[in-house]
Amino acid sequence: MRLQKYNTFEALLVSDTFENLTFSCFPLQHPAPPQTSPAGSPAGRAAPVPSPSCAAVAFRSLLAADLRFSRQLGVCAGERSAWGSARPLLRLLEVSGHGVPWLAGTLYGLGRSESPAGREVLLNLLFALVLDLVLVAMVKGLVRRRRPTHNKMDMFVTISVDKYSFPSGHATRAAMVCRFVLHHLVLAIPLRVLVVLWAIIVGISRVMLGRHNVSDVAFGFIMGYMQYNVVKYFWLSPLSAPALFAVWNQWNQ
Ligand SMILES: CC(C)=CCC/C(C)=C/CC/C(C)=C/CC/C(C)=C/COP(=O)(O)O
Repeated sequence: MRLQKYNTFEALLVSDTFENLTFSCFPLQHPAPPQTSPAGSPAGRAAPVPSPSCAAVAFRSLLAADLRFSRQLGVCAGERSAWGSARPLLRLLEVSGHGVPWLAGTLYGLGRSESPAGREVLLNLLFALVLDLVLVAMVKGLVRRRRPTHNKMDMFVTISVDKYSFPSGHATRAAMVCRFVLHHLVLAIPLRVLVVLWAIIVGISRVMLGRHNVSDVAFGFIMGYMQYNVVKYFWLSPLSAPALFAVWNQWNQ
């Protein structure tokens, strides 16, 4: 077995060929060859061969399609790629969805804000951004899916788990921030559309840059969308967290 060498996703892909999987999935159409007894097993009894379920076959096929499709979409993965000249623009988008500018901007805003309402929103945005970093790091560390092989690891400020790609941290942040901004900022409709477009383009650019597979970004969008529900549930306010706001007010006097 070669499985130890691979991470969770790759192990699922290399553990069998597609033909063998189809074979095991539909035994009536393709009768299985007789199994030989391995050394040490009772004579005459076939060794149990685990056959993957149809769900596992479907999952592996989807993952294989995901890898293939993502590679095709990675048109800005390098300067010499098909759309390599657009790479600097996409890297700018990468910075626009990165954790550091969002954290720095929120902290700066908190320091400058003079209205209690503004401070409350920014404090919750800070909570949301930190929560996002923690949750994404946990899932990345748990799943440990490697970034696509065509990715050039030249990303702006990363932490250790960022060698993994599932889910896309940019996609979670973009989706969560998008919902947050749409709920808490009064914006004209064109600006609201722009915020949604930004989130979508940040997600697509991750695949085009070769940083992610499509499934990393799709899951990232779903996860980021749901993270906003967590932020909403634990919304920090003078009523829900009086001690925090008392300390905050004292510190700012
Ligand atoms: C800016 C301030 C005040 C503090 C910074 C604290 C700090 C170092 C936070 C970590 C931010 C960071 C490195 C986030 C990671 C962003 C990143 C590279 C995500 C990966 O995204 P992905 O889409 O490629 O998964």
